[in-house]
Order: sequence, then structure tokens, then C-alpha cells
Amino acid sequence: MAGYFYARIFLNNPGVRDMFPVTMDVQRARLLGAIVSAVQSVDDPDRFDEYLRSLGRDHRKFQVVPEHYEVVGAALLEAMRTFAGPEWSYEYDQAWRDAYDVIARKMLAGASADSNPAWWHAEVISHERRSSDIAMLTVRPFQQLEYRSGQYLSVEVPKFHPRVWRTYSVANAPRTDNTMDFHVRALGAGWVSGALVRRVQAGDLLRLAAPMGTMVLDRRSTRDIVFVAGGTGLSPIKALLEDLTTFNRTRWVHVFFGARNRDDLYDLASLQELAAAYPWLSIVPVCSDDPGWGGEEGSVTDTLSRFGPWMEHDFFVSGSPMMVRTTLRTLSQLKVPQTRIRYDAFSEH
Ligand SMILES: NC(=O)C1=CN([C@@H]2O[C@H](COP(=O)(O)OP(=O)(O)OC[C@H]3O[C@@H](n4cnc5c(N)ncnc54)[C@H](O)[C@@H]3O)[C@@H](O)[C@H]2O)C=CC1
Repeated sequence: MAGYFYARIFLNNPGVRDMFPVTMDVQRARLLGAIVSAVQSVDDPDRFDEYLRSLGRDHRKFQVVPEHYEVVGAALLEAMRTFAGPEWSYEYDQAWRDAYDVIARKMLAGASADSNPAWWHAEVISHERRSSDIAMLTVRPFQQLEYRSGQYLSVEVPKFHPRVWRTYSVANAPRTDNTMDFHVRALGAGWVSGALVRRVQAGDLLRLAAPMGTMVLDRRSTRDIVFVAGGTGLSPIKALLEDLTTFNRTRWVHVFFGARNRDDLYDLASLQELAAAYPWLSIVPVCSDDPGWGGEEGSVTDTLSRFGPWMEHDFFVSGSPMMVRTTLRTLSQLKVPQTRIRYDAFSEH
């Protein structure tokens, strides 16, 4: 359906093709991902609203104008109608038309309320390989880029993959020198991540787009905190921890950091340094596939449920979509109220 949808757009509006990357496979999956994310959050009006507004803000990097929303809406409806076949009805047509109107309006409102640049150029100032496929990069945007600890943003590597954007969490709390860290794992054929880990060097230029995401600290809460990180899902948690070091005295903070093996616990040393400096912090590293490593074994979610009780804590969950889903399910079995859990539909758009 996504293939048909894009073909429809390009056929009717050939000029639009240049706004997209040469290869469209990932793009196709993203359209469906965004629709699924929107539908999944429809019962949570705040989340739905924030998701679409930040998606709109983020889309300014593509130089999208309001007319493009009409083009996309028409193509989306046509694609759905074609693929639903005889199942399609007048009611579905009207419902999707209305839904798309709401989505487009919220995205446009998010875009026009943002007076920041549509993107920032940033220079890579250091690049360090932490394992065979994980790198930590520090970049400096040329202009001030304001974000909150725990947020993520899209990154493009114009030198290697123009117009292909992927989201990464910023791994540090905002600094006065404006620099930002990213933790990246090169997964399979992942283009942007592959380039960021294996090809990019200090001095290269990246483009960054608007910060997004709601996984930020609630400073009014007095509850203790549990951070659950899978792999490089640690990055936003690192930023939140740095943030906490600037004001926290009273809240106990537990970090469960899961990885496949010892090598993949790529930033454990710096977490342990933090724990040595701040008595309120404890770190539990977990390996899911490293027999004999001597620490906690299994998935990070299983380990979490062996500890506890967790009924009075605030939770932050970050990792692969599967890991996030499994953790949410486990927390619900442990009777943790949903309102105390923060996570982002991170890789879904
Ligand atoms: N803001 C966010 O939510 C961020 C999310 N990420 C995502 O985090 C992921 C990190 O990937 P990798 O480093 O390759 O991690 P990975 O796939 O090697 O997983 C690391 C650990 O997560 C846990 N885990 C994974 N799948 C699980 C499941 N189904 N149930 C329970 N636990 C599970 C296990 O403990 C595993 O050892 C990527 O998908 C990336 O997109 C990365 C940065 C920020």
C-alpha cells in the first residue's frame, strides 16, 4: 500500500520526487509506522497531539509546504481505497478524511509554531568506536540548538546519504558549548547508522532537525526513578542522569542497562563513575547472551521484574520497539500505573 501511495504522489506531482531519497524502501515502512503510531496514540489526546506537532516541526527539514499535505492526503485515501477493495465503504472514506484533516492540521500547527531553524548544520568534533559496531560521536551545531534532556532528533549525513534521515537521542544534558553526544549502533544494512559508525570522521558535516519526544524529567515528582535501557537505548537515559546530577538529592535512581554481551555494555564505565560520585544512583548491568559473564543474566525486562517492588516509582523505558513493548507489558503485570511510565515511539517515524 505504501508503494502504491508514493507512486501515486510522484505520478501526479513529479516535482515532489526530489524531496525524497533515491532509495525508497525505508521511507515506505515509515509511512505505515507513522500511521500506526498516530492510531495507537489516538486514545491519549496529549500524546497524540504532541506526537503530531513534533512530527510537523520535524518535517520542516524537508521544506514541506501546506499544499504538500493535500497531495499526501489525496494519495493516502486513494491507496487505502484501492487496497481495501470491496471492504471499503463511504463511512471509512469519511472517517479517514476527517482523521487525515486532524493529523495535517496538528502537524501544520506544530510547524508554524516553531520559530527555530528547519535544520542545523553541525560539525563532528570527535568520533570514538566503542565496540565493533557502536560509536560515540560528539557534534557541534553552528547555531544554538535548544533541546531538553531525554529528547531525540533526526540526523542526516549529506556526504554519504543525502535526504535520508534517522532519529537518534541526544546522550547528554544541554551544555554551554552547545556540543551534543550521540551513541550509534550500525545495525545490519542500516545506512545512516552504518555511515555514522564506520565512515564519518571528525570534521565531517551533519544536518540535525528539530528536537522531539516527551521522555523528559518531571521535576515536581518526588518518586524514586527506574531507568530501563536496552543497548544504545541508553543514550537518552544518560542525558536524563546528567540532568539529575544538577539538582537531585532525595530521589533514589536505579538504572537497568541490558545488552547482549559485555562488549555491548559500551558505556558501563561512565555509568559506574556516576554511581561512585552520586550515592543516590545504582546501576544494574544485564547481559542476555554472554554465558559466564558473572553478572545479571537474561533480558533487561526479566531482571527488572526480579527486583522491586516498583509500585511507587517513576519509569523511563528506552530501547528497541520490541524491548519497549515487552517492558510495558511486564510493568502492567507488576501493576505499575501507566501514567508513571515514560517512553517514546522512537523508531516509528
Ligand atoms: N529514545 C529511545 O527510545 C532510543 C531507542 N533506541 C533504540 O534502541 C535499540 C538499541 O538496539 P541495540 O543496541 O541493538 O540493542 P539490542 O537489540 O542488542 O538489545 C539490548 C538489550 O535489550 C533487551 N531487549 C531487547 N529486545 C528485548 C525484548 N524483546 N524483550 C525484553 N528485552 C529486550 C535485552 O536485555 C537486550 O540484551 C535500537 O532499536 C534503537 O533504535 C536507541 C536510542 C534511543
